[in-house]
Amino acid sequence: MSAASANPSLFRRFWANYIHRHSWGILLCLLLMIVEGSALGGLSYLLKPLFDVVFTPGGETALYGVGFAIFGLFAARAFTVVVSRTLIWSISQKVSAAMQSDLLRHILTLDAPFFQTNPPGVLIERVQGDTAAVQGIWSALVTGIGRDLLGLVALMAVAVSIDLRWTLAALIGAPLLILPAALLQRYVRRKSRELREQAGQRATRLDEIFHGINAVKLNRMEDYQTTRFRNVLKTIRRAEVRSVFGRSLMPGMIDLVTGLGFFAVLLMAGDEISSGQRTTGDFMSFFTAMSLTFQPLRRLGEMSGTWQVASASLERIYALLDSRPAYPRPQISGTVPAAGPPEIRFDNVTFAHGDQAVLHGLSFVAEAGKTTALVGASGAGKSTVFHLLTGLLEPASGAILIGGATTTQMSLADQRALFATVTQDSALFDETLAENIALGRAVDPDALERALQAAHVVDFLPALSRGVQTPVGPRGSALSGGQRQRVAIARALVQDAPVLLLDEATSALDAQSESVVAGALALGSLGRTTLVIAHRLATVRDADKIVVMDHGRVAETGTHDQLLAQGGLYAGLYRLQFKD
Ligand SMILES: Nc1ncnc2c1ncn2[C@@H]1O[C@H](COP(=O)(O)OP(=O)(O)OP(=O)(O)O)[C@@H](O)[C@H]1O
Repeated sequence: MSAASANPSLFRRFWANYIHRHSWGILLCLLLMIVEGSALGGLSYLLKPLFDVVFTPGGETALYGVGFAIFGLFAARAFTVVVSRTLIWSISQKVSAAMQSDLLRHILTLDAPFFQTNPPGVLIERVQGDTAAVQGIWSALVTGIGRDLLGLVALMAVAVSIDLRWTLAALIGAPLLILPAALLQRYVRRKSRELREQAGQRATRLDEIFHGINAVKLNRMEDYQTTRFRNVLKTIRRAEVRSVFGRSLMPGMIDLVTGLGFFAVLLMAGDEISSGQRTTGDFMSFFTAMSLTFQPLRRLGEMSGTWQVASASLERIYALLDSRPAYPRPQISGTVPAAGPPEIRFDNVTFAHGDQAVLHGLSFVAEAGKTTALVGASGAGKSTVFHLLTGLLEPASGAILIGGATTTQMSLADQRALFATVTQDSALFDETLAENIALGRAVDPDALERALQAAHVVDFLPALSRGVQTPVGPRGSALSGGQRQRVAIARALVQDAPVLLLDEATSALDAQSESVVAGALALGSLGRTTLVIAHRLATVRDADKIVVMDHGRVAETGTHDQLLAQGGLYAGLYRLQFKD
Protein backbone atom coordinates (compact mmCIF):
# COMPACT_ATOMS: atom_id res chain seq x y z
CA MET A 1 0.00 0.00 0.00
CA SER A 2 1.31 3.42 -0.80
CA ALA A 3 1.38 5.71 2.18
CA ALA A 4 -0.45 8.98 2.07
CA SER A 5 2.72 11.00 2.48
CA ALA A 6 4.20 9.11 -0.46
CA ASN A 7 0.89 9.65 -2.20
CA PRO A 8 0.05 13.34 -1.84
CA SER A 9 -3.00 12.86 -4.05
CA LEU A 10 -4.78 11.55 -0.96
CA PHE A 11 -4.22 14.84 0.81
CA ARG A 12 -5.21 16.68 -2.35
CA ARG A 13 -8.48 14.74 -2.42
CA PHE A 14 -9.00 15.43 1.25
CA TRP A 15 -8.45 19.11 0.65
CA ALA A 16 -10.83 19.22 -2.31
CA ASN A 17 -13.55 17.12 -0.62
CA TYR A 18 -13.59 18.55 2.86
CA ILE A 19 -11.27 21.47 3.54
CA HIS A 20 -11.58 23.64 0.47
CA ARG A 21 -15.10 24.86 1.36
CA HIS A 22 -13.73 26.28 4.62
CA SER A 23 -10.84 28.19 2.93
CA TRP A 24 -11.90 31.61 4.22
CA GLY A 25 -12.24 30.46 7.80
CA ILE A 26 -8.88 28.74 7.62
CA LEU A 27 -7.26 31.83 6.14
CA LEU A 28 -8.62 33.91 9.02
CA CYS A 29 -7.23 31.36 11.49
CA LEU A 30 -3.87 31.51 9.76
CA LEU A 31 -3.79 35.32 10.05
CA LEU A 32 -4.72 35.21 13.73
CA MET A 33 -2.09 32.56 14.38
CA ILE A 34 0.51 34.60 12.55
CA VAL A 35 -0.18 37.42 15.04
CA GLU A 36 0.10 34.94 17.90
CA GLY A 37 3.29 33.40 16.53
CA SER A 38 5.10 36.65 15.73
CA ALA A 39 4.29 38.08 19.20
CA LEU A 40 7.12 35.98 20.61
CA GLY A 41 9.54 37.43 18.05
CA GLY A 42 8.38 40.91 19.10
CA LEU A 43 8.91 40.06 22.76
CA SER A 44 12.48 38.91 22.25
CA TYR A 45 13.15 41.98 20.09
CA LEU A 46 11.95 44.28 22.89
CA LEU A 47 14.50 42.78 25.29
CA LYS A 48 17.31 44.62 23.51
CA PRO A 49 15.96 48.16 24.34
CA LEU A 50 15.00 46.83 27.77
CA PHE A 51 18.56 45.86 28.61
CA ASP A 52 20.44 48.46 26.57
CA VAL A 53 18.18 51.52 27.17
CA VAL A 54 15.65 51.04 29.99
CA PHE A 55 18.06 49.38 32.40
CA THR A 56 20.76 52.00 31.85
CA PRO A 57 21.03 55.30 33.76
CA GLY A 58 18.44 57.80 32.44
CA GLY A 59 16.49 55.07 30.67
CA GLU A 60 13.38 55.36 32.92
CA THR A 61 11.55 57.47 30.32
CA ALA A 62 11.58 54.55 27.88
CA LEU A 63 10.19 52.21 30.58
CA TYR A 64 6.51 52.90 29.86
CA GLY A 65 6.94 52.66 26.11
CA VAL A 66 8.63 49.27 26.29
CA GLY A 67 6.27 48.09 29.09
CA PHE A 68 3.14 48.98 27.10
CA ALA A 69 4.57 47.40 23.97
CA ILE A 70 5.16 44.13 25.86
CA PHE A 71 1.66 44.26 27.39
CA GLY A 72 0.19 44.99 23.94
CA LEU A 73 1.90 41.89 22.53
CA PHE A 74 0.39 39.67 25.23
CA ALA A 75 -3.04 41.26 24.85
CA ALA A 76 -2.93 40.57 21.09
CA ARG A 77 -1.97 36.96 21.79
CA ALA A 78 -4.83 36.60 24.26
CA PHE A 79 -7.36 37.79 21.71
CA THR A 80 -6.03 35.74 18.79
CA VAL A 81 -5.68 32.58 20.85
CA VAL A 82 -9.36 32.58 21.87
CA VAL A 83 -10.76 33.45 18.45
CA SER A 84 -8.48 31.19 16.42
CA ARG A 85 -8.91 28.11 18.67
CA THR A 86 -12.70 28.40 18.65
CA LEU A 87 -12.81 28.95 14.91
CA ILE A 88 -10.44 26.10 14.05
CA TRP A 89 -12.33 23.66 16.26
CA SER A 90 -15.66 24.65 14.81
CA ILE A 91 -14.33 24.06 11.27
CA SER A 92 -12.65 20.86 12.36
CA GLN A 93 -15.90 19.51 13.84
CA LYS A 94 -17.74 20.32 10.61
CA VAL A 95 -15.11 18.49 8.57
CA SER A 96 -15.24 15.50 10.88
CA ALA A 97 -19.05 15.35 10.77
CA ALA A 98 -19.00 15.54 6.95
CA MET A 99 -16.44 12.71 6.73
CA GLN A 100 -18.35 10.52 9.17
CA SER A 101 -21.65 10.91 7.39
CA ASP A 102 -19.99 10.33 3.98
CA LEU A 103 -18.39 7.17 5.33
CA LEU A 104 -21.67 5.89 6.70
CA ARG A 105 -23.54 6.70 3.49
CA HIS A 106 -20.86 4.87 1.49
CA ILE A 107 -20.71 1.85 3.79
CA LEU A 108 -24.47 1.50 3.39
CA THR A 109 -24.01 1.08 -0.38
CA LEU A 110 -21.74 -1.95 0.11
CA ASP A 111 -23.03 -5.49 0.12
CA ALA A 112 -22.81 -8.84 1.88
CA PRO A 113 -19.18 -9.84 1.02
CA PHE A 114 -17.97 -6.55 2.50
CA PHE A 115 -19.91 -6.97 5.74
CA GLN A 116 -18.76 -10.56 6.09
CA THR A 117 -15.12 -9.44 6.22
CA ASN A 118 -15.69 -6.19 8.13
CA PRO A 119 -17.48 -6.77 11.44
CA PRO A 120 -19.44 -3.90 13.06
CA GLY A 121 -16.63 -3.06 15.52
CA VAL A 122 -14.12 -2.53 12.71
CA LEU A 123 -16.56 -0.29 10.86
CA ILE A 124 -17.42 1.74 13.96
CA GLU A 125 -13.70 2.29 14.51
CA ARG A 126 -13.28 3.40 10.88
CA VAL A 127 -16.08 5.93 11.13
CA GLN A 128 -15.04 7.28 14.54
CA GLY A 129 -11.36 6.51 15.17
CA ASP A 130 -9.94 7.21 11.72
CA THR A 131 -11.83 10.47 11.26
CA ALA A 132 -10.68 11.59 14.73
CA ALA A 133 -7.04 10.91 13.76
CA VAL A 134 -7.45 12.89 10.55
CA GLN A 135 -9.27 15.68 12.36
CA GLY A 136 -6.16 16.13 14.51
CA ILE A 137 -3.82 16.62 11.58
CA TRP A 138 -5.21 19.47 9.62
CA SER A 139 -5.96 21.65 12.64
CA ALA A 140 -2.40 20.85 13.77
CA LEU A 141 -1.24 21.78 10.29
CA VAL A 142 -2.98 25.16 10.32
CA THR A 143 -1.72 25.85 13.84
CA GLY A 144 1.71 24.58 12.83
CA ILE A 145 1.99 26.80 9.76
CA GLY A 146 0.19 29.81 11.20
CA ARG A 147 1.58 30.01 14.67
CA ASP A 148 4.67 27.84 14.93
CA LEU A 149 6.29 28.17 11.53
CA LEU A 150 5.61 31.91 11.34
CA GLY A 151 6.65 32.28 14.97
CA LEU A 152 9.86 30.48 14.15
CA VAL A 153 10.50 32.73 11.16
CA ALA A 154 9.91 35.86 13.31
CA LEU A 155 12.26 34.60 16.04
CA MET A 156 14.91 33.63 13.49
CA ALA A 157 14.61 37.08 11.90
CA VAL A 158 15.36 38.67 15.28
CA ALA A 159 18.29 36.28 15.80
CA VAL A 160 19.72 37.01 12.32
CA SER A 161 19.26 40.77 12.80
CA ILE A 162 21.44 40.53 15.90
CA ASP A 163 24.12 38.25 14.54
CA LEU A 164 24.12 35.96 11.51
CA ARG A 165 27.19 34.01 12.70
CA TRP A 166 25.61 33.32 16.09
CA THR A 167 22.45 32.09 14.34
CA LEU A 168 24.41 29.75 12.07
CA ALA A 169 26.32 28.42 15.08
CA ALA A 170 23.00 27.78 16.86
CA LEU A 171 21.79 25.74 13.89
CA ILE A 172 24.98 23.69 13.64
CA GLY A 173 23.32 20.39 14.57
CA ALA A 174 20.23 20.75 12.34
CA PRO A 175 21.52 18.62 9.40
CA LEU A 176 21.94 15.72 11.82
CA LEU A 177 18.14 15.50 12.01
CA ILE A 178 17.40 14.75 8.37
CA LEU A 179 18.02 10.98 8.13
CA PRO A 180 16.58 9.95 11.52
CA ALA A 181 13.49 12.05 10.80
CA ALA A 182 12.80 10.17 7.57
CA LEU A 183 13.24 6.78 9.27
CA LEU A 184 11.08 7.82 12.20
CA GLN A 185 8.25 8.89 9.95
CA ARG A 186 8.04 5.47 8.33
CA TYR A 187 8.16 3.78 11.71
CA VAL A 188 5.40 5.93 13.18
CA ARG A 189 3.19 5.42 10.13
CA ARG A 190 3.55 1.63 10.35
CA LYS A 191 2.77 1.61 14.06
CA SER A 192 -0.24 3.88 13.56
CA ARG A 193 -1.65 1.56 10.92
CA GLU A 194 -1.28 -1.41 13.29
CA LEU A 195 -2.85 0.61 16.06
CA ARG A 196 -5.94 1.45 14.05
CA GLU A 197 -6.41 -2.19 13.04
CA GLN A 198 -6.16 -3.31 16.64
CA ALA A 199 -8.55 -0.57 17.73
CA GLY A 200 -11.03 -2.14 15.29
CA GLN A 201 -10.58 -5.50 17.04
CA ARG A 202 -11.15 -3.88 20.41
CA ALA A 203 -14.42 -2.36 19.19
CA THR A 204 -15.45 -5.74 17.72
CA ARG A 205 -14.84 -7.50 21.04
CA LEU A 206 -16.90 -4.93 22.94
CA ASP A 207 -19.65 -5.06 20.34
CA GLU A 208 -19.90 -8.86 20.60
CA ILE A 209 -19.83 -8.85 24.38
CA PHE A 210 -22.51 -6.19 24.81
CA HIS A 211 -24.76 -7.63 22.12
CA GLY A 212 -24.45 -11.08 23.62
CA ILE A 213 -24.58 -9.89 27.24
CA ASN A 214 -27.11 -12.50 28.35
CA ALA A 215 -25.19 -15.36 26.71
CA VAL A 216 -22.00 -14.09 28.38
CA LYS A 217 -23.66 -14.08 31.80
CA LEU A 218 -25.60 -17.33 31.43
CA ASN A 219 -22.49 -19.18 30.30
CA ARG A 220 -20.41 -17.56 33.05
CA MET A 221 -17.99 -16.16 30.46
CA GLU A 222 -17.23 -12.92 32.35
CA ASP A 223 -13.62 -13.89 33.18
CA TYR A 224 -13.04 -15.49 29.80
CA GLN A 225 -14.27 -12.42 27.91
CA THR A 226 -12.35 -10.06 30.21
CA THR A 227 -9.13 -12.01 29.59
CA ARG A 228 -9.65 -11.95 25.83
CA PHE A 229 -10.34 -8.22 26.01
CA ARG A 230 -7.25 -7.67 28.13
CA ASN A 231 -5.14 -9.47 25.52
CA VAL A 232 -6.42 -7.16 22.79
CA LEU A 233 -5.69 -4.18 25.06
CA LYS A 234 -2.16 -5.46 25.61
CA THR A 235 -1.38 -5.44 21.89
CA ILE A 236 -2.97 -1.99 21.57
CA ARG A 237 -0.89 -0.71 24.48
CA ARG A 238 2.31 -2.02 22.90
CA ALA A 239 1.55 -0.42 19.54
CA GLU A 240 0.47 2.82 21.26
CA VAL A 241 3.65 3.06 23.34
CA ARG A 242 5.83 2.36 20.29
CA SER A 243 3.96 4.96 18.28
CA VAL A 244 4.32 7.57 21.04
CA PHE A 245 7.99 6.63 21.47
CA GLY A 246 8.57 7.21 17.75
CA ARG A 247 6.64 10.45 17.85
CA SER A 248 8.47 11.83 20.88
CA LEU A 249 11.91 10.95 19.47
CA MET A 250 11.57 13.84 17.04
CA PRO A 251 11.09 16.65 19.61
CA GLY A 252 13.68 14.84 21.74
CA MET A 253 16.26 15.04 18.97
CA ILE A 254 15.34 18.68 18.40
CA ASP A 255 16.16 19.37 22.06
CA LEU A 256 19.57 17.72 21.69
CA VAL A 257 20.39 19.68 18.56
CA THR A 258 19.24 22.92 20.22
CA GLY A 259 21.47 22.21 23.22
CA LEU A 260 24.38 21.71 20.86
CA GLY A 261 23.57 25.02 19.16
CA PHE A 262 23.44 26.93 22.46
CA PHE A 263 26.78 25.57 23.45
CA ALA A 264 28.32 26.68 20.15
CA VAL A 265 26.81 30.19 20.54
CA LEU A 266 28.10 30.54 24.11
CA LEU A 267 31.62 29.69 22.97
CA MET A 268 31.48 32.37 20.28
CA ALA A 269 29.56 35.06 22.18
CA GLY A 270 31.39 34.79 25.51
CA ASP A 271 34.60 36.41 24.24
CA GLU A 272 32.83 39.00 22.10
CA ILE A 273 30.75 40.29 25.05
CA SER A 274 33.61 40.34 27.58
CA SER A 275 35.80 42.17 25.05
CA GLY A 276 33.00 44.75 24.57
CA GLN A 277 32.42 43.94 20.91
CA ARG A 278 28.73 43.10 21.67
CA THR A 279 26.35 44.29 24.43
CA THR A 280 24.59 42.16 27.05
CA GLY A 281 21.31 43.40 25.51
CA ASP A 282 22.40 41.89 22.17
CA PHE A 283 23.03 38.57 23.84
CA MET A 284 19.86 38.59 25.98
CA SER A 285 17.74 39.42 22.97
CA PHE A 286 19.42 36.71 20.88
CA PHE A 287 19.32 34.18 23.69
CA THR A 288 15.60 34.82 24.33
CA ALA A 289 14.76 34.56 20.63
CA MET A 290 16.60 31.23 20.38
CA SER A 291 15.06 29.95 23.63
CA LEU A 292 11.59 30.80 22.40
CA THR A 293 12.18 28.77 19.23
CA PHE A 294 12.18 25.71 21.48
CA GLN A 295 8.43 25.33 21.83
CA PRO A 296 7.42 25.93 18.19
CA LEU A 297 10.33 23.75 17.03
CA ARG A 298 9.26 20.92 19.29
CA ARG A 299 5.65 21.24 18.25
CA LEU A 300 6.65 21.17 14.59
CA GLY A 301 8.73 18.08 15.34
CA GLU A 302 5.75 16.43 17.01
CA MET A 303 3.60 17.43 14.08
CA SER A 304 5.58 15.18 11.76
CA GLY A 305 4.39 12.28 13.95
CA THR A 306 0.79 13.48 13.96
CA TRP A 307 1.06 13.76 10.19
CA GLN A 308 2.06 10.10 9.93
CA VAL A 309 -0.78 9.01 12.20
CA ALA A 310 -3.23 10.94 10.05
CA SER A 311 -1.68 9.54 6.86
CA ALA A 312 -2.36 6.00 8.06
CA SER A 313 -5.98 6.87 8.84
CA LEU A 314 -6.56 8.86 5.66
CA GLU A 315 -5.24 5.91 3.69
CA ARG A 316 -7.80 3.63 5.39
CA ILE A 317 -10.64 6.12 4.96
CA TYR A 318 -10.06 6.49 1.22
CA ALA A 319 -9.54 2.74 0.77
CA LEU A 320 -13.02 2.36 2.26
CA LEU A 321 -14.54 5.21 0.22
CA ASP A 322 -13.02 3.68 -2.94
CA SER A 323 -14.35 0.19 -2.29
CA ARG A 324 -17.22 -0.80 -4.54
CA PRO A 325 -20.08 -3.26 -4.07
CA ALA A 326 -19.13 -6.82 -5.04
CA TYR A 327 -22.37 -7.07 -7.02
CA PRO A 328 -22.64 -3.96 -9.17
CA ARG A 329 -26.19 -3.01 -10.09
CA PRO A 330 -27.50 -0.25 -12.39
CA GLN A 331 -28.59 2.96 -10.66
CA ILE A 332 -31.60 3.11 -12.96
CA SER A 333 -33.48 -0.09 -13.76
CA GLY A 334 -33.29 -1.35 -17.34
CA THR A 335 -36.55 -3.20 -16.74
CA VAL A 336 -39.11 -3.42 -13.95
CA PRO A 337 -42.09 -5.74 -13.45
CA ALA A 338 -45.55 -4.46 -14.39
CA ALA A 339 -47.77 -3.24 -11.54
CA GLY A 340 -49.58 -5.89 -9.51
CA PRO A 341 -48.37 -9.08 -7.89
CA PRO A 342 -45.54 -10.55 -10.01
CA GLU A 343 -44.60 -14.12 -10.80
CA ILE A 344 -41.25 -15.12 -9.27
CA ARG A 345 -39.06 -17.52 -11.17
CA PHE A 346 -35.73 -19.07 -10.18
CA ASP A 347 -34.04 -20.43 -13.27
CA ASN A 348 -31.14 -22.84 -12.64
CA VAL A 349 -29.68 -20.60 -9.89
CA THR A 350 -26.38 -21.54 -8.26
CA PHE A 351 -24.84 -19.80 -5.27
CA ALA A 352 -21.88 -20.43 -2.96
CA HIS A 353 -20.62 -18.83 0.25
CA GLY A 354 -16.91 -18.82 -0.61
CA ASP A 355 -16.04 -22.48 -1.25
CA GLN A 356 -19.27 -23.76 0.24
CA ALA A 357 -21.84 -24.40 -2.48
CA VAL A 358 -25.33 -23.61 -1.16
CA LEU A 359 -27.65 -23.72 -4.20
CA HIS A 360 -26.99 -26.18 -7.04
CA GLY A 361 -29.14 -25.16 -10.01
CA LEU A 362 -32.32 -24.22 -8.16
CA SER A 363 -35.41 -23.83 -10.35
CA PHE A 364 -38.97 -23.12 -9.25
CA VAL A 365 -41.85 -20.78 -9.94
CA ALA A 366 -43.97 -18.92 -7.40
CA GLU A 367 -47.16 -18.00 -9.24
CA ALA A 368 -48.39 -14.40 -9.25
CA GLY A 369 -50.81 -13.60 -6.44
CA LYS A 370 -50.45 -17.08 -4.90
CA THR A 371 -48.78 -18.36 -1.74
CA THR A 372 -45.75 -20.57 -2.21
CA ALA A 373 -44.07 -22.27 0.75
CA LEU A 374 -40.40 -23.25 0.92
CA VAL A 375 -39.78 -26.14 3.26
CA GLY A 376 -36.81 -28.40 3.90
CA ALA A 377 -34.22 -29.33 6.47
CA SER A 378 -32.12 -26.74 8.25
CA GLY A 379 -29.31 -25.50 5.99
CA ALA A 380 -31.16 -26.52 2.79
CA GLY A 381 -30.85 -22.92 1.50
CA LYS A 382 -34.32 -21.48 2.14
CA SER A 383 -33.16 -18.17 3.66
CA THR A 384 -30.55 -17.92 0.92
CA VAL A 385 -33.43 -17.89 -1.60
CA PHE A 386 -34.89 -14.84 0.21
CA HIS A 387 -31.51 -13.10 0.29
CA LEU A 388 -31.08 -13.66 -3.44
CA LEU A 389 -34.60 -12.42 -4.13
CA THR A 390 -34.03 -9.18 -2.24
CA GLY A 391 -30.56 -8.58 -3.72
CA LEU A 392 -28.66 -9.08 -0.47
CA LEU A 393 -26.80 -11.84 -2.32
CA GLU A 394 -26.32 -12.38 -6.05
CA PRO A 395 -26.48 -15.72 -7.93
CA ALA A 396 -23.21 -17.13 -9.26
CA SER A 397 -25.12 -18.34 -12.34
CA GLY A 398 -28.68 -18.73 -13.53
CA ALA A 399 -31.36 -16.02 -13.35
CA ILE A 400 -34.03 -14.73 -11.03
CA LEU A 401 -37.03 -13.21 -12.76
CA ILE A 402 -39.61 -11.11 -10.97
CA GLY A 403 -42.63 -10.38 -13.15
CA GLY A 404 -40.49 -11.29 -16.16
CA ALA A 405 -37.77 -8.75 -15.26
CA THR A 406 -34.27 -10.11 -14.59
CA THR A 407 -33.08 -8.92 -11.21
CA THR A 408 -29.56 -8.02 -12.42
CA GLN A 409 -31.09 -5.37 -14.72
CA MET A 410 -32.98 -3.73 -11.87
CA SER A 411 -31.66 -1.16 -9.42
CA LEU A 412 -31.50 -2.48 -5.87
CA ALA A 413 -33.91 0.23 -4.72
CA ASP A 414 -36.54 -0.82 -7.31
CA GLN A 415 -36.02 -4.50 -6.54
CA ARG A 416 -36.32 -4.05 -2.77
CA ALA A 417 -39.41 -1.86 -3.10
CA LEU A 418 -41.22 -4.98 -4.39
CA PHE A 419 -40.89 -6.78 -1.07
CA ALA A 420 -42.34 -6.54 2.41
CA THR A 421 -40.39 -8.93 4.60
CA VAL A 422 -40.86 -10.49 8.02
CA THR A 423 -37.93 -12.56 9.25
CA GLN A 424 -37.02 -14.45 12.41
CA ASP A 425 -34.91 -11.46 13.46
CA SER A 426 -37.47 -8.67 13.78
CA ALA A 427 -34.72 -5.99 13.52
CA LEU A 428 -36.32 -3.20 15.52
CA PHE A 429 -34.53 0.11 16.02
CA ASP A 430 -34.15 2.29 19.09
CA GLU A 431 -37.14 4.43 18.15
CA THR A 432 -40.82 4.52 19.01
CA LEU A 433 -43.13 1.68 18.08
CA ALA A 434 -44.86 3.87 15.46
CA GLU A 435 -41.52 4.89 13.95
CA ASN A 436 -40.51 1.22 13.80
CA ILE A 437 -43.58 0.51 11.72
CA ALA A 438 -43.39 3.56 9.43
CA LEU A 439 -39.58 3.32 8.90
CA GLY A 440 -39.26 6.97 7.95
CA ARG A 441 -42.11 6.90 5.40
CA ALA A 442 -45.45 8.65 5.61
CA VAL A 443 -48.08 6.13 6.70
CA ASP A 444 -51.81 6.75 6.46
CA PRO A 445 -53.18 6.70 10.06
CA ASP A 446 -56.04 4.38 9.04
CA ALA A 447 -53.63 1.93 7.41
CA LEU A 448 -51.48 2.04 10.55
CA GLU A 449 -54.49 1.31 12.73
CA ARG A 450 -55.53 -1.62 10.49
CA ALA A 451 -52.01 -3.08 10.60
CA LEU A 452 -51.84 -2.71 14.40
CA GLN A 453 -55.16 -4.56 14.66
CA ALA A 454 -54.27 -7.28 12.15
CA ALA A 455 -50.84 -8.00 13.65
CA HIS A 456 -52.38 -7.99 17.15
CA VAL A 457 -50.09 -5.21 18.31
CA VAL A 458 -53.21 -3.63 19.85
CA ASP A 459 -53.31 -6.53 22.33
CA PHE A 460 -50.25 -5.27 24.19
CA LEU A 461 -50.50 -1.53 23.45
CA PRO A 462 -52.44 -0.76 26.68
CA ALA A 463 -49.51 -2.15 28.70
CA LEU A 464 -47.11 0.37 27.12
CA SER A 465 -46.77 3.72 28.87
CA ARG A 466 -47.16 5.84 25.75
CA GLY A 467 -48.93 3.50 23.35
CA VAL A 468 -47.49 3.58 19.82
CA GLN A 469 -45.26 6.47 20.89
CA THR A 470 -43.41 4.25 23.38
CA PRO A 471 -39.68 3.85 22.61
CA VAL A 472 -38.91 0.15 22.09
CA GLY A 473 -35.26 0.32 23.30
CA PRO A 474 -32.07 -0.70 21.47
CA ARG A 475 -32.96 -3.54 19.05
CA GLY A 476 -36.46 -3.54 20.50
CA SER A 477 -35.15 -4.82 23.84
CA ALA A 478 -38.08 -3.31 25.77
CA LEU A 479 -40.48 -5.73 24.03
CA SER A 480 -40.81 -9.50 24.26
CA GLY A 481 -39.80 -11.70 21.30
CA GLY A 482 -43.43 -12.26 20.36
CA GLN A 483 -44.24 -8.54 20.66
CA ARG A 484 -41.26 -7.68 18.46
CA GLN A 485 -42.45 -10.12 15.84
CA ARG A 486 -45.95 -8.62 15.87
CA VAL A 487 -44.45 -5.14 15.32
CA ALA A 488 -42.44 -6.54 12.40
CA ILE A 489 -45.61 -8.06 10.94
CA ALA A 490 -47.47 -4.74 11.28
CA ARG A 491 -44.52 -3.10 9.53
CA ALA A 492 -44.83 -5.50 6.60
CA LEU A 493 -48.60 -5.07 6.42
CA VAL A 494 -48.49 -1.26 6.09
CA GLN A 495 -46.05 -1.49 3.20
CA ASP A 496 -47.64 -1.32 -0.19
CA ALA A 497 -45.36 -4.01 -1.64
CA PRO A 498 -46.63 -6.54 -4.21
CA VAL A 499 -44.61 -9.43 -2.71
CA LEU A 500 -44.72 -10.65 0.88
CA LEU A 501 -41.76 -12.68 2.19
CA LEU A 502 -42.30 -14.47 5.47
CA ASP A 503 -39.29 -16.27 6.96
CA GLU A 504 -40.50 -18.02 10.12
CA ALA A 505 -42.68 -14.95 10.63
CA THR A 506 -44.71 -16.38 13.49
CA SER A 507 -42.03 -18.52 15.13
CA ALA A 508 -41.89 -16.37 18.30
CA LEU A 509 -45.63 -16.43 18.92
CA ASP A 510 -47.57 -18.71 21.21
CA ALA A 511 -49.97 -21.16 19.58
CA GLN A 512 -53.03 -19.00 20.10
CA SER A 513 -51.46 -15.76 18.84
CA GLU A 514 -49.88 -17.66 15.98
CA SER A 515 -53.16 -18.87 14.60
CA VAL A 516 -54.69 -15.37 14.90
CA VAL A 517 -51.69 -13.61 13.32
CA ALA A 518 -51.44 -16.30 10.64
CA GLY A 519 -55.01 -15.39 9.74
CA ALA A 520 -53.97 -11.72 9.47
CA LEU A 521 -51.02 -12.63 7.28
CA ALA A 522 -53.31 -14.72 5.08
CA LEU A 523 -55.49 -11.62 4.65
CA GLY A 524 -52.37 -9.51 4.04
CA SER A 525 -51.25 -11.90 1.33
CA LEU A 526 -54.44 -11.36 -0.66
CA GLY A 527 -53.53 -9.60 -3.89
CA ARG A 528 -49.86 -10.25 -3.29
CA THR A 529 -47.39 -12.93 -4.31
CA THR A 530 -46.37 -14.55 -1.04
CA LEU A 531 -43.39 -16.73 -0.23
CA VAL A 532 -43.31 -18.42 3.15
CA ILE A 533 -40.51 -20.27 4.91
CA ALA A 534 -41.65 -22.36 7.82
CA HIS A 535 -40.33 -25.30 9.76
CA ARG A 536 -43.69 -26.13 11.26
CA LEU A 537 -45.43 -27.73 8.33
CA ALA A 538 -48.86 -27.15 9.86
CA THR A 539 -48.42 -23.43 9.10
CA VAL A 540 -47.97 -24.01 5.35
CA ARG A 541 -50.58 -26.70 4.79
CA ASP A 542 -52.90 -24.24 3.03
CA ALA A 543 -50.25 -22.83 0.68
CA ASP A 544 -51.13 -22.93 -3.02
CA LYS A 545 -47.83 -24.64 -3.67
CA ILE A 546 -45.12 -26.17 -1.54
CA VAL A 547 -41.51 -26.34 -2.80
CA VAL A 548 -39.48 -28.90 -0.86
CA MET A 549 -35.77 -28.06 -0.84
CA ASP A 550 -33.00 -30.50 -0.14
CA HIS A 551 -29.30 -29.54 -0.16
CA GLY A 552 -29.77 -26.53 -2.43
CA ARG A 553 -32.05 -28.25 -4.94
CA VAL A 554 -35.79 -28.64 -5.39
CA ALA A 555 -36.69 -32.17 -4.33
CA GLU A 556 -40.47 -32.03 -4.71
CA THR A 557 -43.21 -29.58 -5.67
CA GLY A 558 -46.95 -29.73 -5.19
CA THR A 559 -49.83 -29.00 -2.85
CA HIS A 560 -49.92 -30.44 0.63
CA ASP A 561 -52.27 -33.24 -0.45
CA GLN A 562 -50.27 -34.05 -3.58
CA LEU A 563 -47.00 -34.23 -1.64
CA LEU A 564 -48.50 -36.39 1.07
CA ALA A 565 -49.84 -38.71 -1.59
CA GLN A 566 -46.38 -38.89 -3.25
CA GLY A 567 -45.02 -40.33 -0.04
CA GLY A 568 -41.60 -38.67 -0.55
CA LEU A 569 -39.48 -36.26 1.50
CA TYR A 570 -42.37 -33.96 2.49
CA ALA A 571 -44.58 -36.86 3.53
CA GLY A 572 -41.70 -38.15 5.69
CA LEU A 573 -41.14 -34.75 7.32
CA TYR A 574 -44.85 -34.32 7.89
CA ARG A 575 -45.25 -37.74 9.48
CA LEU A 576 -42.28 -36.95 11.73
CA GLN A 577 -43.89 -33.73 12.97
CA PHE A 578 -47.35 -35.26 13.43
CA LYS A 579 -46.47 -38.74 14.49
CA ASP A 580 -48.85 -38.43 17.42
N1 LIG B 1 -22.66 -15.91 5.78
C1 LIG B 1 -22.46 -17.21 5.51
N2 LIG B 1 -21.21 -17.65 5.29
C2 LIG B 1 -21.01 -18.95 4.98
N3 LIG B 1 -21.97 -19.86 4.87
C3 LIG B 1 -23.23 -19.48 5.09
C4 LIG B 1 -23.55 -18.12 5.42
N4 LIG B 1 -24.88 -18.03 5.56
C5 LIG B 1 -25.38 -19.26 5.34
N5 LIG B 1 -24.38 -20.14 5.05
C6 LIG B 1 -24.55 -21.55 4.73
O1 LIG B 1 -25.48 -21.65 3.67
C7 LIG B 1 -26.30 -22.78 3.83
C8 LIG B 1 -27.76 -22.41 3.64
O2 LIG B 1 -28.14 -21.51 4.66
P1 LIG B 1 -29.64 -20.98 4.77
O3 LIG B 1 -29.66 -19.99 5.88
O4 LIG B 1 -30.12 -20.53 3.44
O5 LIG B 1 -30.41 -22.31 5.20
P2 LIG B 1 -31.92 -22.47 5.64
O6 LIG B 1 -32.47 -23.55 4.78
O7 LIG B 1 -32.63 -21.17 5.63
O8 LIG B 1 -31.69 -22.97 7.13
P3 LIG B 1 -32.63 -22.76 8.41
O9 LIG B 1 -33.88 -23.51 8.16
O10 LIG B 1 -31.82 -23.39 9.50
O11 LIG B 1 -32.84 -21.29 8.61
C9 LIG B 1 -26.00 -23.36 5.20
O12 LIG B 1 -25.26 -24.54 5.02
C10 LIG B 1 -25.15 -22.33 5.89
O13 LIG B 1 -24.14 -22.94 6.64
